[in-house]
Amino acid sequence: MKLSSLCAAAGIAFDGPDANITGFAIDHRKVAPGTVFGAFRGARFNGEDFIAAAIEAGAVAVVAAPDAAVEGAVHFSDAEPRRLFARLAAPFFTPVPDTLVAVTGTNGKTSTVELTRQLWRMAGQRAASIGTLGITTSDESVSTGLTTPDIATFLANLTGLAREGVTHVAYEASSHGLSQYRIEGPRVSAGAFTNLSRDHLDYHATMEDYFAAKMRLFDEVVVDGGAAVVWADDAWSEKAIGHVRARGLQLYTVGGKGEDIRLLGRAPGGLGQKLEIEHAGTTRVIDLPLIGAYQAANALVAAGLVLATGGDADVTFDAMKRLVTVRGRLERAAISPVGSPVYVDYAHTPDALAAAIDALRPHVAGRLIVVFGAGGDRDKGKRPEMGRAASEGADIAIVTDDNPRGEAPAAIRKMVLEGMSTMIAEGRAREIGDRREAIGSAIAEAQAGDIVLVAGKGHEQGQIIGSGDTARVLPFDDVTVAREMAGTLGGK
Ligand SMILES: CC(=O)N[C@H]1[C@@H](OP(=O)(O)OP(=O)(O)OC[C@H]2O[C@@H](n3ccc(=O)[nH]c3=O)[C@H](O)[C@@H]2O)O[C@H](CO)[C@@H](O)[C@@H]1O[C@H](C)C(=O)N[C@@H](C)C(=O)N[C@H](CCC(=O)O)C(=O)O
Ligand SMILES: Nc1ncnc2c1ncn2[C@@H]1O[C@H](COP(=O)(O)OP(=O)(O)OP(=O)(O)O)[C@@H](O)[C@H]1O
Ligand SMILES: N[C@H](CCC[C@H](N)C(=O)O)C(=O)O
Ligand SMILES: [Mg+2]
Repeated sequence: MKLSSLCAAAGIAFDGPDANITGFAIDHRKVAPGTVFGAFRGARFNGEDFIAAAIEAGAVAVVAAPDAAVEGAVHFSDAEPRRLFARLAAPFFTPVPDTLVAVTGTNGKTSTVELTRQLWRMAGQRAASIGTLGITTSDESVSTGLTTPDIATFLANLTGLAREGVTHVAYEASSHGLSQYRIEGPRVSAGAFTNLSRDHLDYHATMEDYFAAKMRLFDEVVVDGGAAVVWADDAWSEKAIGHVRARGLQLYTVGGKGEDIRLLGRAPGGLGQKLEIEHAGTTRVIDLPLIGAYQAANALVAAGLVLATGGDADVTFDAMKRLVTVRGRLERAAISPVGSPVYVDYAHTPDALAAAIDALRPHVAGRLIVVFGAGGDRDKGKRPEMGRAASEGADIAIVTDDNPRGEAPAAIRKMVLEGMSTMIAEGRAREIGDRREAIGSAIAEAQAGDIVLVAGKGHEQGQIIGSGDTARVLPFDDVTVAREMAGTLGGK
C-alpha cells in the first residue's frame, strides 16, 4: 500500500516522497524495509534513540514528536505521536470485523468481553474477544501476554480475525492501553464502562487521572454517533454518563439505577442466581448460571453491548441462561475432603476482593477462608486496603505471595497485613508465603459448610519472581494446585 493512499484514507496531510508501505512497528528491532516506525518516549526507553537504527533497517517513515531528529525518512510529527501512529496504521490493516466494541473499567473488563462473545456466538455470530485471557474464538484461546498488546499487534490481530470470518469482536480497553493509544484506529461501534475503584495508582497520579484515561473511550475512541453502555450503580457512573452525553453518543444504562436494562431483583441459588430485569417495558426473569452480584453486573453490561449493536432482545436474554464461567473468575476448582468447594478468582484490587467475597457469602454455611496476596512492583497503596477487604469480609484469611516481581515478598505481605489488625487480634489471620502451602493449609482447615476462595491469580500460569534480567516465571496455576492439594488430602 502506498504511503500517500494511507494518508488520504487517514485524513493526514502528506507531500513527501511516496513509498510502498510493508508494515508498522514501534520497536526498531521489528523494522523491515518499507516499515513505518513509531518512535515514542516510554517509561524505560526513548524510542527516538532508535530512529537512526530504524531508518538503517529500512523504515521509510517515522511518526514522532515534532522535535525528534528524523533524517532520511518522512517525519510525521505530532505532540501525541502514539495517536497519530494509530490513525495512520488503521487503514493499512484491513479488513477488520464490522462490529467492534470495547470495555473499560477497573474490574470486569475481561469477564464482560468474554460474556459478550458468548452471547454473540449463541445468537449465531462469528465472534471473538480480546483481553487479559488473550484472543478467544469459539475454536481456541491464544495468549498475547498483555491485556492490550501494542497497537501494531492489536490491529494485525483484528485483521487476522476478520480474515478468518469473524464479524464481531469485543475487546478490553485497559487504562494503560487507552492512555498509550494501543487500541484504536478502526471504527468502534460501542464502548462500555463497568466501574472505577483503586488500582494502578503507580501509573496514574490520581483517581481523577485514572478515570480520565478510561474516559478517552467515550471522548474519542467510540465512533461519532456510536453507543455507550454504562453500569449505572457505581460511584463514578454519573461522571461517565456526563462524558457520554457531552460526546452525544447513544446512552444505554444498566443496573439497579439503569434505564435501559433495569435490575429489579437478584436471588442467589445453588449454582447461579435468578435475575429479575425490565427492558423496553417488559419484565423478564433470567436464570443466570453464574454466582455473585459482580457476575450479574458483567453479564448485564454484556447484554447491553449486544443490544446496543443490533442484537435481538429475546435471543440475547434467553442466551444468558447458557453463559459459562469465565476462566479464573469464580471458577470452581476443587472439592476438599470434607466437601468444601474451592473457588479461584482473579480479584487483585480491594474492590474486587470485596466483590468476590460478597459473591460467595450467600453460599457459605460455615466459614469463608480466603487465600490472597498482592503483586510486587505495582500500586503499593492497594495492599492494606486489600487486607482490610479480607479482614472485613472473610472469616479466616491466609496472606500469601502473588507475583512478588522485584520486591521482597515478606515486605509485601507485611503491607497487606497492616490492613488486617482486627483479624489479627481475633486470631483469624495467618501468613504463609509459599502459595502452594497456603492453598493446602486452607483446604486442610476447611470443615463441612466452609468455602475456600483463592484470590489474585485467576487464569495466570506463573508466579513472577525477580525483575528485569533476573525475572523468572515459575509455573503456577491456582486451579491445578488447588486440585493437587485437595487430591493429596483425599478430596477432588
Ligand atoms: C507501563 C507500560 O504500560 N508499559 C508498556 C509500554 O511501554 P513504554 O511505551 O513505556 O515503552 P519503553 O519500554 O519505555 O520503550 C519506549 C519505546 O521504545 C521502543 N524501543 C525500546 C527498546 C529498544 O531496543 N527499541 C525500541 O524501539 C519501545 O518499543 C517503545 O515503543 O508499551 C510497551 C509496548 O506496547 C509495553 O510492552 C509496555 O508494557 C509493560 C511491559 C507492562 O508491564 N505493562 C503493563 C503494566 C500493562 O500495560 N498492563 C495493562 C493491564 C492493566 C490491567 O488490565 O489492569 C495491559 O493493558 O496489559
Ligand atoms: N463488575 C465487577 N465489580 C466488582 N468486581 C468485579 C467486577 N467484575 C469482576 N470483578 C472482580 O475483578 C476480578 C477480575 O475480573 P476481570 O478479569 O473481569 O476484570 P478486568 O477488568 O479485566 O481486570 P484486569 O484489569 O486485571 O484485566 C474478578 O475476578 C472479580 O474478583
Ligand atoms: N493487570 C494486573 C494484573 C495483576 C494480577 C496480580 N496477580 C498481580 O500480579 O498483581 C496488573 O498488571 O496490575
Ligand atoms: Mg482484564
